[in-house]
Amino acid sequence: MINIETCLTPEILHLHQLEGKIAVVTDVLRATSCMVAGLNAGVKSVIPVKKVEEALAYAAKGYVTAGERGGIKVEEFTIGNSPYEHMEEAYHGKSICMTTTNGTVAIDAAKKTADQVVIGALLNVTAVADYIKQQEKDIIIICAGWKGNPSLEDTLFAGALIHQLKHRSEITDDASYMALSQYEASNSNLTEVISKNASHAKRLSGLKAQNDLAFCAKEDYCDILPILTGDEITIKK
Ligand SMILES: O=C(O)[C@H](CS(=O)(=O)O)OP(=O)(O)O
Repeated sequence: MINIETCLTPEILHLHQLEGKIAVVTDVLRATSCMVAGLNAGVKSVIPVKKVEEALAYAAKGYVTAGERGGIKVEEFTIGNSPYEHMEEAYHGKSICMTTTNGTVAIDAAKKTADQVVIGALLNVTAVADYIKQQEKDIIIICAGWKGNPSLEDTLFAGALIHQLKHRSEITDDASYMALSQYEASNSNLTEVISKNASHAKRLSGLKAQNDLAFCAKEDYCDILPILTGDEITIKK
């Protein structure tokens, strides 16, 4: 039996023990969806960093840089935080150094102690579930949330993953049960549920990025498993 727990925001990650576990980090809107979409399209690797200055140091070495602050592309960066940008042909075969408000912060927190860090999004949820089934290791789903708050879309990802694992796992905390209930109540109408209820939908609407939401809410757009090795996220072969 796999033990599953869910951390709804990195702010309370210190309450969880990550040693020996697979951490599945998700930021459906939009960081991990960008990573999954870009890698699936042909990006070679993604290097997540916490600070803009770190990304600029990579830029000075010739790397493509991506990400945002306040939802808007950092001026000096090559691209922002839309999955459509990350899929562009110009970046196929390239490594992208990325920093975002929530997603890359969550990855940074996870990598310090987790056994493995896997990148999850609704876009690749079944690939993540299949990998966890093979590994037979306890998992913690870490939701990036928004500026310390839980977010509906990341909680739905946690629920979607737990839904696929529930017959071979033990749910060990209330957050996992809440995520599963929320997902099962959504009846697979994720685009509608997120668009109507998530605070991030309003923010994306303000940024004229509603297309990003519709894309990121697609379950199983692809079947890749991005995994962090050292400082780099690549597709597990
Ligand atoms: O670009 C996004 O969707 C957000 C930006 S903000 O926190 O809403 O300003 O970043 P992410 O780290 O991908 O959640």
